[in-house]
Amino acid sequence: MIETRGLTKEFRSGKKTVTAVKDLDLHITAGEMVALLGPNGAGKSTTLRMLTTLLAPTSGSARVAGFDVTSDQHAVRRAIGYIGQGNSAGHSQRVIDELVVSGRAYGLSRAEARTRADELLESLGLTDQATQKVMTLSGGQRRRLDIAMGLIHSPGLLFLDEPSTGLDPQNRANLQQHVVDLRHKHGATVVLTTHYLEEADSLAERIVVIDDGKVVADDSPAALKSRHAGDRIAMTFSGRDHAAHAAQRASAAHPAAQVALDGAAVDIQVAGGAGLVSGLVTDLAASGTAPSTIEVARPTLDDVFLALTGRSLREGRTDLRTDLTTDITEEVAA
Ligand SMILES: Nc1ncnc2c1ncn2[C@@H]1O[C@H](COP(=O)(O)OP(=O)(O)OP(=O)(O)O)[C@@H](O)[C@H]1O
Repeated sequence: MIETRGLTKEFRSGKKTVTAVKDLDLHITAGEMVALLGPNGAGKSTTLRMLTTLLAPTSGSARVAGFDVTSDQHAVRRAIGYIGQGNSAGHSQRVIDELVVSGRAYGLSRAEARTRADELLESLGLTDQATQKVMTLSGGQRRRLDIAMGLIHSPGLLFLDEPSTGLDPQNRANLQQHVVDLRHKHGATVVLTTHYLEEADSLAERIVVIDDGKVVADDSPAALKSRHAGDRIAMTFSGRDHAAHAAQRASAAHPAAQVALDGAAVDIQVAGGAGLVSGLVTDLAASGTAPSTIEVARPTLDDVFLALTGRSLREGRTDLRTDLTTDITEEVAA
């Protein structure tokens, strides 16, 4: 469905050259749900813009839905749906008209466009807004209209660029559910870019981690986590001395673990951490340094990114919630 070879994009301004995407080799088959994940400036949007023919590659090639993105742009555009930021720009149009006009632009007859628009409005929960003007829609409704517009011609391949940005958590969850449902109903291949680790984790079956224009990992969320990051055991103690003692004992007992000491807190990252907790607590209690609190969390995609690059995906971002999935939280008497 998507095949890129050595896909590269450089931006030049004066003497300076920024390589936004470097030698990207990507193979995505029909029906896959793939998330491109990476920090700001990693090259996600540039990749998507090349695949949707909005930007010409500097070198390399890409075929999308069987067509070359450089020599057959028109065919690519007809074959794909693209949901960028704020597609639904005809603010004074009614919702239904916006959709029908968009369908007509893709070559549907008026009747076909109307039928398809009604279907999409229903499946996206927008039937009640059909005759409202676009400008009166809420942010979440407008985003769903963006999705409907991207799907009006039933594309076999859908690109979503940061679909959740700007949505509140409830609308984000609704939108994600719609994307999953639509994909199952229409059997579309979906490629999305996101900053949201939880979105990539819950929606995508395959994550392509991009950093500095290059692919640094490509696998299912579960495989990435089990290969690149262990469980995390976070403990707090009544004082720094106890914490330092506990860090020392944990390192000695589990040489493969990564143990970090921060004041009265100790953070241990180790494969199979959940199974090690009771032994660890027994050992610490016996030596008079029982922890005050313990949390055990499964690894996150951020842990994967950290293990791969030494940096956090969250660096420089303030709008991301922690997405640690706490499996066990125990209060232990000090
Ligand atoms: N039109 C442009 N002119 C010059 N440099 C650009 C242009 N577009 C992108 N870049 C640069 O290319 C690099 C990749 O940008 P890109 O927007 O693809 O990253 P991204 O991963 O989508 O980031 P974000 O998550 O912030 O959207 C960045 O260094 C960016 O500054």
